[in-house]
Amino acid sequence: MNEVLIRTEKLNKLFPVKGHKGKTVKAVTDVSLNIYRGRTLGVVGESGSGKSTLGRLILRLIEPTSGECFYGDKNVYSLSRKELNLLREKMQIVFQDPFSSLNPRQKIGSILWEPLVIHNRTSGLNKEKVVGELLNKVGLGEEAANRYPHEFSGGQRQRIAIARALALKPEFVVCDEPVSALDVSIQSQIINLLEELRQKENITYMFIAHGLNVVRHISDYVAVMYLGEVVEYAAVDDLFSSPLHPYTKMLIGAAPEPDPRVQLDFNLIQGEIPSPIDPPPGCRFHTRCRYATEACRQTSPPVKNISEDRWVRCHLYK
Ligand SMILES: Nc1ncnc2c1ncn2[C@@H]1O[C@H](COP(=O)(O)OP(=O)(O)OP(=O)(O)O)[C@@H](O)[C@H]1O
Repeated sequence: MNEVLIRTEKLNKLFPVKGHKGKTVKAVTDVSLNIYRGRTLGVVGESGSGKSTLGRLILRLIEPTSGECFYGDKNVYSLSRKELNLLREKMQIVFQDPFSSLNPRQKIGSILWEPLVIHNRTSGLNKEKVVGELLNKVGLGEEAANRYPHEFSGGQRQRIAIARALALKPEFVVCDEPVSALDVSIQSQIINLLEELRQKENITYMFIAHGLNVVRHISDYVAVMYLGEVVEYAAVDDLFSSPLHPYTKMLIGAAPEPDPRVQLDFNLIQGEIPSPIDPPPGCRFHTRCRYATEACRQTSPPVKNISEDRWVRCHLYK
């Protein structure tokens, strides 16, 4: 039985456009979804589709324009500062670039100990022991504690960033393209590590990536984003075996290792992603969809529930 850990309700985020009074970037539009405890939600979409903004909204690193986010029974946006600080211990983020996310002047030991200092959680703990355990968890030796970030490879630095995210024993971790900056040969090692940690520590992930092939092996559910909207949400196997939205089909077709069970339609790929400042009226995808009808050009498709935990925003799906 799936337990809902995080639930968003009609989340919206508009960013003002500098130098253009009244204009906004529609970064996230009406996103309502569930993230289940101990499971991984993969979030995919092209650059600028709003994936990172959605992750940052859930962590309340930025404030929403409207909408709600619940963590268990707590409304994330109505917490006091103190309650938010407590929640922040449970929610962490791992960024794409391990080169810039680690302070080059800090030894690894201090980098890993710092979150506990910031949250006042050091009492009764031995720094060396805690740091050593964190390093072991991510497959690095304890001797790493006395070295600096530049002494490590990209993959090792991402392991260090993951260890830092684990320092406060989080329940939920946003992995924001954690392997995109790494060599392909290293990517699967990091994905395997994250998967192993999820199983051992019962962590819940939101795993952000551009392409479906990256999230496929780690996700239980996938949300496909296009121009700020989640256009399809499904369990990972359902998404690959019977994608419903033309954009999902396009992404599966663009993946280097397409699923042989899926009827590919490469002709679906047409045009550039429009600007999120002036998204197309009606269905935001209609300008690139060769199946678009008059209804698609005029009205925004409502969410159609296919079954529990499966829905699509597309007029074509009856
Ligand atoms: N702080 C900000 N101020 C203004 N616009 C922003 C800000 N943050 C994001 N945006 C815009 O919001 C839109 C969504 O950005 P976001 O980074 O969430 O997309 P993404 O899908 O994560 O993209 P990428 O894969 O390139 O990281 C983009 O058009 C981006 O330029």
